[in-house]
Amino acid sequence: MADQQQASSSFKVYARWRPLTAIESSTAGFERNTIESETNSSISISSHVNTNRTRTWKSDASFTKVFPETAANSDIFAGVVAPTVPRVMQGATCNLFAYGHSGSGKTHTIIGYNYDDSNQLGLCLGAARRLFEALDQVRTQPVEETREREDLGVAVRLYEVRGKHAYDLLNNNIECYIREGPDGQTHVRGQTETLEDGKVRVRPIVARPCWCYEEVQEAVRTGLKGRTTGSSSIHDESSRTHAVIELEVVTRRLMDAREEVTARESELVPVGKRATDVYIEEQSKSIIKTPEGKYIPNPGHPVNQAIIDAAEAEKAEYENRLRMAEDSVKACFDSPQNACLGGKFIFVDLAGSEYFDAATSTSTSRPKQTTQEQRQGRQINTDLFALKEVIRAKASKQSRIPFRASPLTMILRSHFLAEEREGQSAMILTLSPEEEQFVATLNTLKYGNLVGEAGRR
Ligand SMILES: Nc1ncnc2c1ncn2[C@@H]1O[C@H](COP(=O)(O)OP(=O)(O)OP(=O)(O)O)[C@@H](O)[C@H]1O
Repeated sequence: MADQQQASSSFKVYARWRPLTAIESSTAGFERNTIESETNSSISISSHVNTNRTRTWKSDASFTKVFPETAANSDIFAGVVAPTVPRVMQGATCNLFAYGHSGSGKTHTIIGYNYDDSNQLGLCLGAARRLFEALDQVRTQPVEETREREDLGVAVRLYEVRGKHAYDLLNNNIECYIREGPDGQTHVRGQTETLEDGKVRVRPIVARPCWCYEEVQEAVRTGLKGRTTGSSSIHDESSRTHAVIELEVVTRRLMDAREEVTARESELVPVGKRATDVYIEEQSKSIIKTPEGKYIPNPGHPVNQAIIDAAEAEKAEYENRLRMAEDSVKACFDSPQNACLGGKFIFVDLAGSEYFDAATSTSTSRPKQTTQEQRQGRQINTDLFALKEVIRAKASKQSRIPFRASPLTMILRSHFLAEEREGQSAMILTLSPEEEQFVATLNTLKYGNLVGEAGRR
């Protein structure tokens, strides 16, 4: 029965209490209880600090599991991520969000601060390590005689979403534009570069191929050095952006084929532009304005259709080259031995939700925020609201999902849609038991409660 209920749940919500930090541990934190039912758990919290009466709140049975403050990252990995590895090894997409207020433990959970202690490894690195173990098993399977054994690895994309842009942490933090293309897909691309040979390249977010776990660790470690930090309402070093870490199962052949697509696109841009320019030039030369202000065909310069056709033919040839490169990418997925190809983990370390309730908090240690940081805080809240709405709309099977409501949800669109094919999405609420943060924790729980309820529809 429990399994049936959980299987029908499209979006799982977990909760994780963090321990009180050394500075906070002079108090016991507010009262908190987990009530386990047959299928899910609910949480109740109560506090009497800063109010004349005890304030109590109890959630619905919305949480798939509640992890106590004694749980290590390895426990969270075993309960949340490990069960989804087989899905990713079948080519599915699994999304995992960490949601909570600033300082509640999102970065600790998703990325981790200690890369050397395997119990404290963040979930994304734990997932990478487990993926390589699974890939090792695939490597030992026999292959058809006619096929070569392919190099299997994990491509890492690492970027942060700040305001209306993404910043590629594996490509010198370059600013990338988030746009919806004519194909209805979201494209995240860097600025246009003009290469020496006149080709024009617009790079997508860099996917760094890694052929062993240590290379993933190095990529994440290096990329995160460029992450933006600032002064949040809770602590100084908190992240002010959403960090997205994608791990995709790839082969060398797939990576080469994708590079080829980028190269063919670069060639096509100037050729396509030339064809358009030739057409416009011919059309404009072929029409003249009379003294009466009328436009008539220019008898001295009829449209030179041959020039237009030649430019169009050249464009068609380059379009064909691009199509062939795209077909090579598709062909990589054809091998039955590569069922794992394209399987993805998407980890999102959301920026602090900044639900700071000045009316009920007496915090005096709060660092002062600059105007820019306050503006960032508002944008973060907009993103988080949009994300909640997408999760609700998706879980309740609405026909229109409001992906366009924020840059964050635009970026996540393809991952949410891919997740519908045998994948899984989940959220971990990170919760602080500290009295001062009661209202912030309450708001996180209310949000998770809504999402958890919607996810069970
Ligand atoms: N479960 C935990 N066990 C031990 N320490 C933790 C845990 N969760 C968080 N911490 C510690 O609490 C502090 C704040 O955590 P963290 O930086 O992960 O918060 P955050 O939610 O990512 O904040 P922000 O959104 O502002 O970046 C860190 O020093 C972290 O090591």
